[in-house]
Amino acid sequence: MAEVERWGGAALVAEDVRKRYGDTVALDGVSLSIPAGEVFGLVGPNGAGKTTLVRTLTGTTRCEGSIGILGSAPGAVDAHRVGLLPQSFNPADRLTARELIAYYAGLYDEARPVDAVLDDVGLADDADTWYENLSGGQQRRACVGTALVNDPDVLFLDEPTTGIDPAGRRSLWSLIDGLAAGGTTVLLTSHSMAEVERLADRVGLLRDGSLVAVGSPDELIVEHGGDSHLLLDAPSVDPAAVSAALDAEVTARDGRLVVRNVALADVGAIVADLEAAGVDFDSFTWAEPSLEDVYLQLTGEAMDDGRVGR
Ligand SMILES: Nc1ncnc2c1ncn2[C@@H]1O[C@H](COP(=O)(O)OP(=O)(O)OP(=O)(O)O)[C@@H](O)[C@H]1O
Repeated sequence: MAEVERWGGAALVAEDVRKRYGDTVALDGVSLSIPAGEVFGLVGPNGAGKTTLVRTLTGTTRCEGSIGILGSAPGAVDAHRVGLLPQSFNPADRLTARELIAYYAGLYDEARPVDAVLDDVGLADDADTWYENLSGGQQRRACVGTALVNDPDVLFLDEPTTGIDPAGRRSLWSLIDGLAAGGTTVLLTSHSMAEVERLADRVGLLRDGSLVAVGSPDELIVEHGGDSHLLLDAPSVDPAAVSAALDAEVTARDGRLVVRNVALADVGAIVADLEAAGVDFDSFTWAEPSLEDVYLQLTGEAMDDGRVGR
């Protein structure tokens, strides 16, 4: 109980967590507190330390600093109360989806009915298919199912939707919504900002082993997302030409040009200016800043494409 009080009743706490692999600093003093029932999204570039943080929080790797999970140290917490979907998870190929879920259910004194778990992850119709014959997305869903068998109070999902098609992803999102509504604390890592923006109550952005921002998606967007902007599909156009035509800051991103700081009311005039300047674009989209803009801003990846402007 002393531990619960020490951590203020939070479901997950990290205090100054540090982890090195040889000369590599994977976590450089991460502190975090996640209340019960929160969906917390952990994002960051490859190698930022997300999986390492999940591993330290679940006690699957040692670290410096303190970890609290449901009021206990990771090694002392009741395993029935924790679910983990690791990023890399390769079950035996010659188990059916049903056998795989049943195997994991058998590890606990009390587990959910196997059919209910198969239903949750959308595999009821493929329950008797060998794991090796499931599609990549179905395999990942089966893996998600293994983390749900014990009806955990805290659920770690390390890139759960990788390889899952849009419909399957949406059904997993609904599943996560339902778990959170039932009080499950979820820590989710993802490279999909749309997914995190959709699911997470709060988001933590890791960069080089440090949490550089934590807040709700809305808070982060207001603080770091920048202004609304116009996206131009103009594959053959030099950003400098657009910048000169509009006297505006223009960035190239994912094959499109981003004109920063454009109010919706100004879109018509800007399009007219582009046409007058002979800028050849296929289509345009006006967009409010999103979590993706926050990510690009805070990771510095927005600068990779080269920025031109005022
Ligand atoms: N077992 C290990 N041995 C040595 N170095 C490791 C090990 N695991 C992770 N690292 C290193 O620690 C750093 C953080 O890795 P980690 O896997 O936590 O990043 P990540 O944010 O999860 O990346 P990704 O988005 O690619 O999954 C990287 O530099 C990685 O190479």
